[in-house]
Amino acid sequence: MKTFAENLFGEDDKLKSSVLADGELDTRHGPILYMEDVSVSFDGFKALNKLSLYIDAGELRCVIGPNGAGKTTMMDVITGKTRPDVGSVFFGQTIDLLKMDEPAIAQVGIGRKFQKPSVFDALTVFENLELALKADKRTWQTLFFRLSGEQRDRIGAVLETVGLSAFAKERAGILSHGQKQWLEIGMLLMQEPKVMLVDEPIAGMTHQEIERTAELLLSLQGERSLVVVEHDMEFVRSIAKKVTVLHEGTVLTEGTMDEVQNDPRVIQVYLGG
Ligand SMILES: Nc1ncnc2c1ncn2[C@@H]1O[C@H](COP(=O)(O)OP(=O)(O)OP(=O)(O)O)[C@@H](O)[C@H]1O
Repeated sequence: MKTFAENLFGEDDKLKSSVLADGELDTRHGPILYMEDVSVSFDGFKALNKLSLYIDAGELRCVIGPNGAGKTTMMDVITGKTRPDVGSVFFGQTIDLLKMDEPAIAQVGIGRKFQKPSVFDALTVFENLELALKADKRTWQTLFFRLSGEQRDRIGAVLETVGLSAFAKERAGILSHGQKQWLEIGMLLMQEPKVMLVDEPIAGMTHQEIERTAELLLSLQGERSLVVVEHDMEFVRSIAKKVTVLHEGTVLTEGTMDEVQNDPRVIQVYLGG
């Protein structure tokens, strides 16, 4: 039988060796995700300009920056949606993400939560999570496959994590906007990503939902890494240890929220002063 790495990477020895024997990612000597000197041009315009970013295992990183700074393009490059002109993007020390397509990158452990929730309204909350199970790709073909006890437990644990246990049997269509966002985060968690990219998680949420989302994201760090792109500075302050400020496709500065907010370059970029 083929190993996990062989299924993912075929016969490529270099890629195979990047996943340790027990399926763990090799992050022993550095960050879990990094991009170096990445540039992306659209019709000559540099959306990313020698961008370098290093994300540690277990950290929750917030990425901010004015409109057009390159935040979305950065996530598109990590997830394989956009190919850079130059630069490198690695998962762990040895998995070269630029050699993989979007589905392979998702499968290797990088999950992305888009701004707009895309849950299945007609299915129950439980069924949405069931669909997201990565254990068996055929799950997508039939909703009525038999779940193992272990899989049920996993769904139960995710329901608890995202605070939707009481809604398990309800159709997702009746959920509030915030609850749908949490369900989608839950669907991502079913795939057990090692890195989660989260795009503007609180857009359109009530104050209470925002607080709950901060708690949820904070609870997810450690076991996995999160990269959160968000415009709401108050929210960023409530969750961030380290903030990266992007501007014109490159890192303007990094530090604590206090450090970056007091950086004259950041003030100038945001206020245009
Ligand atoms: N497919 C594309 N074709 C042409 N230009 C693009 C494309 N995608 C992005 N751009 C441009 O690249 C720049 C960076 O865009 P990007 O969406 O990454 O910024 P952002 O920081 O996510 O902005 P926002 O906060 O508004 O979402 C922008 O000037 C944008 O217009």
